[in-house]
Amino acid sequence: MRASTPSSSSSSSSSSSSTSCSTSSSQSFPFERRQRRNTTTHRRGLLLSLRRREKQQKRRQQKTGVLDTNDVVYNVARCESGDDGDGRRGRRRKKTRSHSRDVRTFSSSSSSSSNKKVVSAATAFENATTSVSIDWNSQIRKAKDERVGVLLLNLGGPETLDDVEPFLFNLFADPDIIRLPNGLQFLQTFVATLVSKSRAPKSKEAYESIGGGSPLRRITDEQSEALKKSLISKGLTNVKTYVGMRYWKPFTEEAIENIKRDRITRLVVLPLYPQFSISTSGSSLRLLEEIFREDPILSTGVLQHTVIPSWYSRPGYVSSMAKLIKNTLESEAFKDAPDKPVVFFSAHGVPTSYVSEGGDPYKDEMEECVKLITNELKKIGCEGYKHVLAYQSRVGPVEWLKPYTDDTIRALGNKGTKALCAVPVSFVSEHIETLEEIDQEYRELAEESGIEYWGRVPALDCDEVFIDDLANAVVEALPASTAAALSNITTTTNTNYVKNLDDSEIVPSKSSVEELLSVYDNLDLRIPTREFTYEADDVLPFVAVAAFCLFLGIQIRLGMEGIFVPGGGIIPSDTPPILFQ
Ligand SMILES: C=CC1=C(C)c2cc3[nH]c(cc4nc(cc5[nH]c(cc1n2)c(C)c5CCC(=O)O)C(CCC(=O)O)=C4C)c(C)c3C=C
Ligand SMILES: [Fe+2]
Repeated sequence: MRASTPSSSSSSSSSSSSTSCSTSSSQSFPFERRQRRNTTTHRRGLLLSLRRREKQQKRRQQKTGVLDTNDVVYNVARCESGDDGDGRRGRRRKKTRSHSRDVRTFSSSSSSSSNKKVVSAATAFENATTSVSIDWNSQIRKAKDERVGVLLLNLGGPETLDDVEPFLFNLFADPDIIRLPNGLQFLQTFVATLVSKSRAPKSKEAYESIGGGSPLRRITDEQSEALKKSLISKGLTNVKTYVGMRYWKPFTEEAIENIKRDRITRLVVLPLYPQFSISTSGSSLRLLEEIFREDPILSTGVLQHTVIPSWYSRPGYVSSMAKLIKNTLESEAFKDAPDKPVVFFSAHGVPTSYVSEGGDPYKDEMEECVKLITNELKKIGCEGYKHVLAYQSRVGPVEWLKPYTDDTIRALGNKGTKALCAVPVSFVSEHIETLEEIDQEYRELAEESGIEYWGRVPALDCDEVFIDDLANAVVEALPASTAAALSNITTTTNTNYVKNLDDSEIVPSKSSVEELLSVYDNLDLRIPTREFTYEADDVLPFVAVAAFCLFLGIQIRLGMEGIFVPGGGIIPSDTPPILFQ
């Protein structure tokens, strides 16, 4: 069941009715089904390469059927981080772009079929048709003979102020973050350079105000260590955990090299975002798929792996969040407040088009997540609180999910709200958007809006119950069982998810993540011409300058007439091309 959208930025809805809880959702990610592709050397006709792809795929499937994973020699000499020295990731960036194009060739590009796919992608997480039981203890027994790895995926953050600009470059160079219209994708690097340069001063100031860098790496490392300890305590003694960041160090490529070095045979991939979004888990999984496809060893399918695409409804997450909220509501901060504080869930926003056109389940998952937490709050005795969900951190010239956090704070203040308890809900570590945006910017805005009592719920970080339940999710998702479970899938039952023994649901649609991303790829998303946020001027001038420079560059290369050159003037048409004297 889906939660309803908060109707306006000024509304603060009361807690909603209870909803069914789908426990951890994990999925076998079909990396093996694609051929490793060298994007720079293979420039064959589409049909030819597709046929080749199919043949190679068949050959590989036959081969993988007899491969003993323990005999595989891992190639650890090559480091494929794609780091250009200062942390910018040029090589991988190029591949990501061509991969996006490549995926698109597999799907229809007509808008009607694309729309149908949007619908199916939006419901993809609900449409798996299977019902299989998994024995939790046998998971541990089976995994005893394996080398188990858990790969924690996260966004990454600059550790020093010098890291800020290259970090932003990596972020904006990702087509899952800034999607240029079809035909203009070749400008991605250029746009990323310009946008990162223009945003860097503002971002640096923010990072400076929280101590000169992001705490994300430290906290993620601590979570990784805590998860390992918890898994070991559950009997999974042969386990290692790895951290792979999307836009900063340690990059995902490094994590994969370490996984190969350690000869891991069973891997659980766990994005550290509770709710799935194309822009976060989706982007990291897309990169991972690309690494697997291009790696000579991993592309053979030798490393069994499972992905847990989202886990916002895990009991440990929900109860830990509710417990932290309760602690804050009952803390000193609100001791003298005249009314009960409004519980203000502030989620990271995404552009509206991700959801309405790209089929991103993020908004649905977020609303459902808030329902689960508010229901849990009632269960632990926090009755009678109003709550609201709003979206923060918008960037660039497009419309983002509404209501916006800043508008909502103002509206609550105008309506006479005196106490507000901010709950960061899309991320499980302290980071710039909790420590700077919420603690500083929104707190100040709340004060200006007449809100006198303010509290902020801490991020989960290494909360014991939370980490312990993440460990349960990992055990449930261990690839050995998933392989068995998926082989039992039937298309006739009406049960939505693979069932765990306690009847909780654990495995969503076999190809839902892949399907979702390909639907998103298939969309011809355009820079909107209608509504712009106040930050429109951040990006548009750069797109215009980029287009102009490109046009100029092409003219210069082609020696066309009528070009501007340094020193001024227009080269007359009969002058041979001059390349910057
Ligand atoms: C421009 C588009 C962006 C989208 C879409 C987006 C989605 C998104 N991000 C997070 C979590 C994090 N974002 C972080 C930093 C960050 N994100 C963007 C832009 C988008 N995010 C920018 C420009 C930055 C840099 C910081 C800044 O200049 O504002 C981080 C890292 C924080 C840190 O401490 O370093 C996280 C974490 C989520 C959950 C999300 C969508 C659901
Ligand atoms: Fe972000």
